[in-house]
Amino acid sequence: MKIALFGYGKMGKTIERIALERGHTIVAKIDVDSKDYELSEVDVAIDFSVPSVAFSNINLCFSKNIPIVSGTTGWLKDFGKAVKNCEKHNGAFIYASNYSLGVNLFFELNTQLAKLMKDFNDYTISLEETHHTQKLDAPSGTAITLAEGIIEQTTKEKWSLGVTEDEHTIPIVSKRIENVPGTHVVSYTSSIDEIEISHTAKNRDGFALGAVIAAEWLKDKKGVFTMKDVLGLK
Ligand SMILES: NC(=O)C1=CN([C@@H]2O[C@H](COP(=O)(O)OP(=O)(O)OC[C@H]3O[C@@H](n4cnc5c(N)ncnc54)[C@H](OP(=O)(O)O)[C@@H]3O)[C@@H](O)[C@H]2O)C=CC1
Ligand SMILES: O=C(O)C1=N[C@H](C(=O)O)C[C@H](O)C1
Repeated sequence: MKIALFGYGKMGKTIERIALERGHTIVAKIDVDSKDYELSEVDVAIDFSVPSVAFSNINLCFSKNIPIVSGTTGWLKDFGKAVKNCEKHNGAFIYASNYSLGVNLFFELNTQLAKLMKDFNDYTISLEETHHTQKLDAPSGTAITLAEGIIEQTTKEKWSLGVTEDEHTIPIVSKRIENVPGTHVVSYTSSIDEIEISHTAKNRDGFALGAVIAAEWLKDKKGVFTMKDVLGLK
């Protein structure tokens, strides 16, 4: 496949390496300074850029009929508009807060645990995410997806960044520590004990491999999809 990369930072470079290993070609690397880039040859685009430009990159792909794999987090206030624009242009679009296989299995585990715990009211639910110090958004997109998974299964109604006294709100604590690729912990705590599940990324290869697999899957499709579709978890 001929791939265009929007964002050529830590993730863009990791995706390039894995895409080349899988026999693909990178035909455009679009970064903050890129001007007049050519997209006519592109089979699929992958966006791991910054929250402020993700939505416009996605719309550009719709207007040029290029399937787009979106990995940037922190832009989701515009997600509904992106879905409508995809439908209007009969485009192909996938967004995931986390493309790694391990985290997508962890999402399923999180849902199952929330279902199991929903009537055990002595337990308090909380989330913690730890990432490298260059991360622009907080909480992480993955932590938001985990919170949404719990909200779907329980009487929790929303999440908040930081601790909260509101029993209907899931607190998400964000920590920033040098060089951490991404760690997520879901805790159920009572006065007697604690149940925890966690996912720890050892490097960025899982995110990048998942994004390339999603691009291979999306290339000849039309519609709006998730990693559940790609991994057959529906
Ligand atoms: N869904 C997932 O599985 C994952 C998602 N992410 C998300 O991906 C995003 C990128 O992460 P990461 O690679 O670590 O971040 P980096 O900061 O390393 O890379 C972002 C890149 O985007 C570039 N950029 C800035 N403005 C533009 C623009 N206008 N057009 C195109 N590119 C631009 C930056 O350039 P410059 O540095 O010159 O400003 C930089 O090279 C984040 O939102 C992160 O949360 C990360 C890992 C996994
Ligand atoms: O910025 C990162 O690095 C990561 N961002 C994603 C998120 O916000 O959840 C995914 C991963 O944890 C790494």
